[in-house]
Amino acid sequence: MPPSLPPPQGRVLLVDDDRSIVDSFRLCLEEAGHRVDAAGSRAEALARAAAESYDVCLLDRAIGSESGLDVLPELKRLAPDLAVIMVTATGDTGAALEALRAGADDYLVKPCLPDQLRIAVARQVRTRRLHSRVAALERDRGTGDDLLTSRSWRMQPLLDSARAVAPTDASVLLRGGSGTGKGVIARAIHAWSGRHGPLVTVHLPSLGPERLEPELFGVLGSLDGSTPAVSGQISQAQGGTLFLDEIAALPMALQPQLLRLLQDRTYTRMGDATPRRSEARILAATTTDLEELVATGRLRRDLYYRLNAISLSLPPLAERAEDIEPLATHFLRRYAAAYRRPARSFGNAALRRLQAYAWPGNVRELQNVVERAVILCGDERIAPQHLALAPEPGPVAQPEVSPPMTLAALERRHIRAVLARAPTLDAAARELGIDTSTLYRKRKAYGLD
Ligand SMILES: Nc1ncnc2c1ncn2[C@@H]1O[C@H](COP(=O)(O)OP(=O)(O)OP(=O)(O)O)[C@@H](O)[C@H]1O
Repeated sequence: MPPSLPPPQGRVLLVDDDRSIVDSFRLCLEEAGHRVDAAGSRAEALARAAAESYDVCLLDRAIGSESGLDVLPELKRLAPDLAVIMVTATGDTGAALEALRAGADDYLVKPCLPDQLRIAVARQVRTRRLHSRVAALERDRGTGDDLLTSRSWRMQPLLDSARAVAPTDASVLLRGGSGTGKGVIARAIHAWSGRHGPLVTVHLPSLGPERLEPELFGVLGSLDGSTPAVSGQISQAQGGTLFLDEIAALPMALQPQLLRLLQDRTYTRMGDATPRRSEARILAATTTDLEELVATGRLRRDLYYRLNAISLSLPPLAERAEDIEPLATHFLRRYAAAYRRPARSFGNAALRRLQAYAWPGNVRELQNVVERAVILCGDERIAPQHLALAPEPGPVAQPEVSPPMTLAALERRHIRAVLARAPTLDAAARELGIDTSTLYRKRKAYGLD
């Protein structure tokens, strides 16, 4: 391995009842920078795997009178993402193959050279890190070029606070209307935190109350395989950030569990009694007035205080008008490059229209308006006619819609039609040019679910 690429450091569990093997493996792996725990029995191994999150387990073929092959499925049930390397004795290739068939990720034959051990462990740690990275990149696809500077006196202190809090473990509540950029700030805090794990975003309303507990906290699989193990998003966010979007949708029944996670950093999976430790940083976002939820008994006061300890409130776009032009220019460059369109700037009249508009949909609406303008504009300069904004006050032409109906009724009708033909909620959101979470909310508000 080239010296410029140090092997990734991981958390390793050694399962062996032979003290001398444990000591020599531990020494070798700790020298390579890994954090190592050891278990001398099946029960101890399972207890550790249930309570801590390891990257790799080196599992001996025989632990006292127990077979490593029997312990393997139990370990995988407790920790579905754990990489298991079966350690066998010379000449026991049958067991090694059996272990691979049973779900082991690799095997190692004793006695082995220190380098063999280090390489085998580093390979598994690296694979786990790559999986996390790929998952994080997939989640963040296309959003890596956010504009994280501001000319607005409302936004600058907010960005400064986000930078200051990012490297700590403190949980942060992001408040603000839809489309103001709470998700963008969550991504920024994660990126500035330097955490090696992924950013895992959970949009609570789209999971629904029944799916929330298993998806969030995970499930302990049953031994007969009838209930599959689910690692859960909290565990997926290990070493990274868990972003709970629309926290107001957390049912009362799950609120004590979230409080425990925030206070003690522990949680339990469904069907499991053993508390597990989480090293994920928690971010939450809300468009709802949480004080109102507390007052009406839908949010526990203690959880509210805990969530609100550090909160950042994103202003509506109309209240940070200095940012309209830089954001619009940012989106113009992005979409002109993506669609290979000629637009390079906004004409003065178009800029005036952007500045004067109220932006009820905030930055998301600005982004959509600029994307459309870039596509429609066949020229270098975007003009007012390329901007699909609500008309300015003045004499209004009779709408073509008949019978007369409100804008909301028209929107409801259009959303219903798109939902009826689109195969999935995501596809419908794409067609409507809005986020799935926004569509979810609108669908609910219009009683279309
Ligand atoms: N500073 C920014 N730079 C680039 N894009 C931005 C910025 N702020 C917001 N956006 C874009 O605007 C859209 C809305 O932002 P985001 O999803 O973060 O808002 P939100 O407040 O989380 O909305 P919601 O509450 O509806 O989920 C996204 O497509 C995002 O990429």
